Amino acid sequence: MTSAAASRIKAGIVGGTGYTGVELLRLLSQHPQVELTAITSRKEDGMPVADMYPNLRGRVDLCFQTPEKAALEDCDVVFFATPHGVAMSQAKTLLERGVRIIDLAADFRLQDTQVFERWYKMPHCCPDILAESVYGLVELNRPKIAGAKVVGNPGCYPTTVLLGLAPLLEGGRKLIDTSHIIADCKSGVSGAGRKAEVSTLFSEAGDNFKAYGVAGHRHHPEISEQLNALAGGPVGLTFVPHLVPMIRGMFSTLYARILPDALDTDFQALFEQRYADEPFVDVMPAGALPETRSVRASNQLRIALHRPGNGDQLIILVIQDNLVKGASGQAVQNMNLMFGLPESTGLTHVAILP
Ligand SMILES: NC(=O)C1=CN([C@@H]2O[C@H](COP(=O)(O)OP(=O)(O)OC[C@H]3O[C@@H](n4cnc5c(N)ncnc54)[C@H](OP(=O)(O)O)[C@@H]3O)[C@@H](O)[C@H]2O)C=CC1
Ligand SMILES: CC(=O)N[C@@H](CCC(=O)OP(=O)(O)O)C(=O)O
Repeated sequence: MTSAAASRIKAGIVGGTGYTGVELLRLLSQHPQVELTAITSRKEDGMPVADMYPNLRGRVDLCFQTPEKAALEDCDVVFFATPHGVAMSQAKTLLERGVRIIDLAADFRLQDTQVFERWYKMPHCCPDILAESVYGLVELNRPKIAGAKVVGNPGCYPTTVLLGLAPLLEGGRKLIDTSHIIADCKSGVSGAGRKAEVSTLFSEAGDNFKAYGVAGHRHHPEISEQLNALAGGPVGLTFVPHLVPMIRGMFSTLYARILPDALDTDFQALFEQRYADEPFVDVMPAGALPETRSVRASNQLRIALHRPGNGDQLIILVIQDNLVKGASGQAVQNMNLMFGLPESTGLTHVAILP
């Protein structure tokens, strides 16, 4: 092994056949500081990765292995691109071997274990590790992530809602009515994962547009926990997710009422200043109309502000690729921070248009 290879970060992926898993493979196989070391699948044990994903031919020469066979404990970092509950069941063993963990599911997102158990219908098996974990929204938690051993990568909807609202709530600002914010969010079908389900069949999700989870969605408590912390008190949120007939992409439209004393605020300047140094948050010119295809396969999240008739309604449009900034790209951004690399390493892909 060359010294360059020896110094590279050894990365493992649990759940390599799913949509976020293969997106991690795409990103990590192009990352100059990463050596892909182990990739798991319980169902495809022994299959070459490139047989399932021909876009990775010549880039990834590993085979899928069961989690039991894969050398996860020899990795520097393991990504869990698995259903909820898998990462927490393996966290202790890996941490004892000095392996850092980035979970793309929800095991390390909610700090309140009672809320976790209510929404995920399972007990939290390692509250001690949870207490030391960090919520992996880089733009809000950069210093803590840099020192973290376990990161809970945010959900896709929460990433758009939190980054769209943070500048309005941080630092005790009293700019909007925090008792009633609306998040009207739409996701492409890949947000539901690769597993077979009737609701994501082509003939169900194609040429169709529907709301779901209106009575309650597990991302609501995740968003609320973070919003309450940002605002230093309870924030009232109405959150309605929708499924739209596209494969990738997320579009969140956020509505907030501006407080009477804040009507003179230059919101465009506030957002531009807040995100001026953020490599992956683009504040578009005032009144711009973002399109999801402008972030397809890239780690960019774009925000555009609107204030119809210059009245008291602030409308914040936020777009991202749910599989990149909403999942695997954000996970790689977290890894870069945890290993002291420049945050954009391996993440500079530009979206494909049209
Ligand atoms: N899709 C998205 O846009 C986003 C997804 N997420 C979250 O990321 C995680 C992965 O999502 P996604 O890639 O869409 O899911 P998929 O259903 O597409 O893939 C799940 C993967 O996990 C493996 N797996 C399933 N059960 C287990 C288990 N018990 N132990 C080990 N491996 C298992 C599967 O392979 P096999 O069964 O062969 O082992 C498969 O590779 C989920 O928690 C999801 O909520 C987060 C943000 C966005
Ligand atoms: C379109 C679609 O079905 N999306 C998923 C959210 C994907 C995601 O980020 O969810 P996790 O919290 O599970 O990681 C859903 O609403 O369940």
